[in-house]
Amino acid sequence: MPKTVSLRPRGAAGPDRPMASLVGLLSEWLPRQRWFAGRDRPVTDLAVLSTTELFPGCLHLLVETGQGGVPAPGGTPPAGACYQLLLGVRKHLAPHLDRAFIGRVREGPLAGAALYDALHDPRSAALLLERLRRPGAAGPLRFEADPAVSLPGGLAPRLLTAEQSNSSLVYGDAYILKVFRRVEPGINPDLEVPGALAAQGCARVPAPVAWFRTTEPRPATLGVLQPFLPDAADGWTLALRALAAGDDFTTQAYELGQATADVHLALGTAIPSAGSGENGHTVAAMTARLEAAARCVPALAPFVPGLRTAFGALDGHDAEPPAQRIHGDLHLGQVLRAGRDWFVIDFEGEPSRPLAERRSAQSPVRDVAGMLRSFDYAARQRRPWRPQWAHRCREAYCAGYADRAGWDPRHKHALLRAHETDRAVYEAVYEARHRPDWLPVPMAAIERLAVRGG
Ligand SMILES: Nc1ncnc2c1ncn2[C@@H]1O[C@H](COP(=O)(O)OP(=O)(O)O)[C@@H](O)[C@H]1O
Ligand SMILES: O=P(O)(O)O[C@H]1O[C@H](CO)[C@@H](O[C@H]2O[C@H](CO)[C@@H](O)[C@H](O)[C@H]2O)[C@H](O)[C@H]1O
Repeated sequence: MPKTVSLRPRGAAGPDRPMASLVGLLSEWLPRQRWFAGRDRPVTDLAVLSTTELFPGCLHLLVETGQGGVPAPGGTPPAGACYQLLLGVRKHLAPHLDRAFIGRVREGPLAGAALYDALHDPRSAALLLERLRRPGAAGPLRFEADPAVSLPGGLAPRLLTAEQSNSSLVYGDAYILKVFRRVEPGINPDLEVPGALAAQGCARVPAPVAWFRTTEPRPATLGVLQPFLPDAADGWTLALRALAAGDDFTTQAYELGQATADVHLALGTAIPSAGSGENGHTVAAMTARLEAAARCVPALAPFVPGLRTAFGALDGHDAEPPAQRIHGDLHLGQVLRAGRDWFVIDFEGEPSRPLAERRSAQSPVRDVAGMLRSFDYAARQRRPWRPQWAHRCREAYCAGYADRAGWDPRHKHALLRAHETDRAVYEAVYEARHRPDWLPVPMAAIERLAVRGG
């Protein structure tokens, strides 16, 4: 029976040594995980917020990490970030779980046991799906499902090995479960937005069929199960394949523009945001983001005056389309093509921004700019870089967008340039922090936008 468990021996008084042992292991392990946002600094504090025995041998933990010290360039993990962990506990670890090993617990009721990341364990992954198939509670956890969907049992799980901000399990090539790693209070937009779009009849997103959440310490979404598109390829893979083969990508780009506009139009009615327009797209907000980024990424500093001009040019120029809910982190890796259809996934927004900001109404131009930047990224993956390829994709994408949205992003030159600049600044911070080798990609765009104006 699932229950909330204590890792402290019964009747123990004084310092919580078993917990200290667990905390020590996790503090060392967390910064080595791809999905951990603060990998540039050691974990200096770790508090266990909740512990639930999900099934025998599998603990569900919410932990809060603190990181003292000075961040590396671009490293700005928020203080007190909360992470979700599923920990397997076994006396002996089978060789296939070696890469999931966290450490051996030294004291307390679990003394001597091997601790490991249970998402790597097919048995735990299968039991997690079983929990979702039978909605109910486990301590503070709530498992819920769309009553209209009947989930089959016995689907073989596999953990995706792609570079991800979260962890995803694919079940029998039929469903994919995203287990959120960093947890913030409130509904996660990756449940909220696809759910609202599906309810609206928008077929561009895989609709959530089951999910789980916690009620403590504060209500938050923990994971979402959606149909898996088995024959789909992501836009980034397809674009690189086209570039390598010397193939044109304009048909795909045009249809991607149409898909983006379809999602924007559906979102505008699915989640009305009248009166909640945020000002993240104002000159002041973009300039503040630029200045904060330049403090983290010294390479940006020489371009700050030129980029400020790009933002300043916004004032009194193009009329901004109404703010609404958007994707927030749209790029070629967030779109899947199955047959001739584009699907949009991962509505969490830019991972480093606070949830409230990611859920606020923003300019749809931001998404358009994100995808245009992505064509530039793809074109720079090969030498010599292919600016004409990116330019043709850009034209086709905007034409496709205009076909559905009724307005053409190319006609809003100053606006588009400001949003592309804002996005490239975000990318510079992202690359400095996660993939320093890639920093020259956004920096090339920043130089072009700052010096030559677009
Ligand atoms: N519904 C789906 N069908 C097929 N593949 C998917 C689906 N959802 C996600 N994926 C695959 O999983 C990868 C990671 O998903 P994503 O939502 O972007 O996770 P993260 O937020 O952790 O980066 C995607 O790049 C894609 O390859
Ligand atoms: O997919 P995520 O939500 O994890 O998004 C983050 O990582 C992306 C990289 O994986 C990053 O995207 C940047 O690199 C892409 C190529 O790898 C490129 O297509 C994008 O245009 C570029 O922004 C994204 O910014 C970040 O939020």
